[in-house]
Amino acid sequence: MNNGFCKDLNIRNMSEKELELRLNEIISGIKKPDFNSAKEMQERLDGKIKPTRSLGVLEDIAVQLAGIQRTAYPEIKGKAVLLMAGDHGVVKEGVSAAPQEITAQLFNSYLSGGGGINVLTNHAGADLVCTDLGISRPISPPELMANRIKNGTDNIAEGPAMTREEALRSLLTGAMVASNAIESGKNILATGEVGIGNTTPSAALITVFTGCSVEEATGSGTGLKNDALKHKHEVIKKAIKINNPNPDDPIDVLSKIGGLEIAAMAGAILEAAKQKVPTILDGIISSAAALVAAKLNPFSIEYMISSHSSEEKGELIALKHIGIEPRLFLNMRLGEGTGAALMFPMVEAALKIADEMATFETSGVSTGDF
Ligand SMILES: O=C(O)c1ccc[n+]([C@@H]2O[C@H](COP(=O)([O-])O)[C@@H](O)[C@H]2O)c1
Ligand SMILES: Cc1cc2nc[nH]c2cc1C
Repeated sequence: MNNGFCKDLNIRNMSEKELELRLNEIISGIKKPDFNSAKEMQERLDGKIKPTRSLGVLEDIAVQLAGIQRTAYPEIKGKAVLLMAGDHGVVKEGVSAAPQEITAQLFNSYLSGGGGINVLTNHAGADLVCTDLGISRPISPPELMANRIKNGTDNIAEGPAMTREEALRSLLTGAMVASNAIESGKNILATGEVGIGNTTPSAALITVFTGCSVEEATGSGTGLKNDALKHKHEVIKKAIKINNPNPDDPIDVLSKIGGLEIAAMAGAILEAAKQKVPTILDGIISSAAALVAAKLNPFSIEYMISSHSSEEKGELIALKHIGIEPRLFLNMRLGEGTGAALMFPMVEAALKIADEMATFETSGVSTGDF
C-alpha cells in the first residue's frame, strides 16, 4: 500500500489559465498507438500452435499492448491501482443507501490493508495508491489531505458540483498521481475509487455524454430500492436541468455534474495515455471518468482496457459509447478498482502466450487451414 501524496508539481498554486494550459499539453501529447507493432504481435500470435484467433480476447490484449508500447515484445514491469476518493454533496438528497461518513472510514481501511481492493491488488502483485481528492471530513495524519481539492463536491441538485478551476485541479492531481506511479516503474495502471453517492454524478455524466435516458444510466449503487431508486432518477434529472451542462465542453460537464475523484481518474487515464501506459477501467464510476477522457481526446480510448461488467448498468452504456466491451462477468458492484485488479493477471497471461507458447515452426505441429 502506498498513498497518493507525492511530488508537488505546483498544481495548488496554478491559476485557472495555467491549469487549462497544462491539461491541454497532456491532451495534445496523446498519440495513436503504433499500428506496425500491433500487426507484428498479431503475426507472432498467428504463428502459435492454435487455430487462428482462438485465444480471442487474450490476443486482442496482447495486440493492444504491442501498439501501446510500440514494440511487438511488450512487457509488464509494474502494476498499480490508483484509488481516488471524494465525497458528494448530493447525498443530502437521499441518493445513496450508505451514509457519507463511510467514505472516510473506508479510506482508512484501505490505508490499513483491510479493503477488498487490498486483497485483490495483493493477489495480483500490484501496488495500491490511495489519494484523497475530496473526502468531506478530516483524515489522519493530515498529510494525507495534501491533495484534497475541497471537502466534497457541492450538491448538484442545487448548483454546480465544483468550479471549473477545481475540476481542472482534480484532473491534474490525478495526472500527477499517474505520472508518479509511472516514474516509480509501473507501466500498467488501473482506476479505482471510493465515494458515497458517486454513482449519482456518474449516471448524470453518462446521460449527458451518451444521450441515453437517466433511467438507463442509473442503478441502485450501494443498494437503493424501489421508490428510493425512482427518487434518484428525479434528483439526476433535476441536476442536469438546473446545471444545463454543455456536452461539447467536457470540463463544463465534469465541473457541473461530476465529482472530484471522477475528474482525478480522468486525469490519470489521460496522463498514462500520454506516457504510452494503458489503464484498466473498473466499474461505472471509472467508466464515467473514461468518457470524460475520451471526450477530451478520443485517442485515449486506445489506451483503455476494460475489465468487468458492473451490476450498475450505466457502465455498459458508457463503455459501448466509447466502443469497448467488458471482459469479465462476475456480478460485481463494489468499486474501489476491484474488477480492474482482477484483470491484471489476464493481461499478464496474454503476454505470456506471446512469449512462451510454441510456434508451428519450432514445435513440429503441422499448419493447416484453421
Ligand atoms: O464500481 C461500480 O460499478 C460501483 C457500483 C455501485 C457502487 N459502487 C461503490 O459504492 C459507492 C457508490 O454507491 P452510491 O450508492 O453511494 O452511489 C462508491 O464508493 C463506489 O465505489 C461502485
Ligand atoms: C457502503 C460501502 C460502499 C463502498 N464503496 C466502495 N467500497 C465500499 C464498501 C462499503 C461497505
